[in-house]
Amino acid sequence: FAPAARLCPMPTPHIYAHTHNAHNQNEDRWDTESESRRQVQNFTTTLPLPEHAADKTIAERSIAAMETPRPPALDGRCAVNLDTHNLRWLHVDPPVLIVDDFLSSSECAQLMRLTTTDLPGDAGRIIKINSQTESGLSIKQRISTTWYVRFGIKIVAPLLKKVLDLLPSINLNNLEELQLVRYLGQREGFAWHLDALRETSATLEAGGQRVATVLVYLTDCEGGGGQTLFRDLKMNDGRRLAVTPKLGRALLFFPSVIKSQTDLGEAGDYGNVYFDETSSDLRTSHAGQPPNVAKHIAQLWVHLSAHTPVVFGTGLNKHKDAQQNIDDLKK
Ligand SMILES: O=C(O)CCC(=O)C(=O)O
Ligand SMILES: [Fe+2]
Repeated sequence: FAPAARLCPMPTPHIYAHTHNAHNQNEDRWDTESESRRQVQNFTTTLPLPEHAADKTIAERSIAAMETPRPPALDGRCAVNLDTHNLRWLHVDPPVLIVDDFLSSSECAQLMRLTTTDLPGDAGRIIKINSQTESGLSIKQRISTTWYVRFGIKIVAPLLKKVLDLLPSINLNNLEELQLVRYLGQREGFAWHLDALRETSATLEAGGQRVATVLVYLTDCEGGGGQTLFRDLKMNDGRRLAVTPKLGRALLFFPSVIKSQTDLGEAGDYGNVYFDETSSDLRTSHAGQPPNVAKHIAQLWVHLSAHTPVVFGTGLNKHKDAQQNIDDLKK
């Protein structure tokens, strides 16, 4: 990618903010079982109806795009290695792909271990936060626990390597800090949202806009629930696109579109070139359905250009710390 030279105004999607230590206070309010049932009901009934439910052309265009070697729907996105083993299209325009067995069960188990107390020697500091953005009586945004993991931890190297193999046009520097997310029970989930950043957050330091989202389910989500739902996208059978958690399965989609524009202007004029104009792909609104028991995911956002990791403090979590571990895997 060229550097994000100009970041343009775009529709303002939701981003979530992490509210520290808010979780326990709210736990108290949810003590009774009926209260927690009500939370779940609210969560489901406040989901807006699909906006494009009647748009048959989406399905038709998806099928047409699927038949070409390089689906036009991938234009303006970061490149995807379409030869990746087990890669499957769930939706073409906008592209939603899954890769089963992206991570092995031992790789998933090792990542899960980072969310328990006995950390490996090279783990250093892992930041655990209660990522709760809740308002009023219903889950309006996200209720979960998030662990931020440093790039230099050996355990994350297989995941990083596989993401780089899947997305050949990016490099390590494009990645935002790795997050491990746990939703515990039916009171935790993530309501409809867009992953793209607000214009004010898509700064040069941040690496500009988020151009790809990679989620890996770390367990089978025993007990059911916990699907990743796409509000406005349909499966072939007409039902809403829902991705079921499966151990090792990766989900890939693109929360924004990149448009480079050249405006030649009038004769005698210099004209204008706009680089890397991004906008949220509003069709990718999605949600994390509450699991019946527990759901664990690893989550990586890919930026348009080099992202400066800030969660651990400036300079305390460097992309290049992962490089040696990744190179070791190739030996
Ligand atoms: O939990 C899920 O299935 C979705 C998570 C998600 O959308 C996110 O972290 O941005
Ligand atoms: Fe998301």
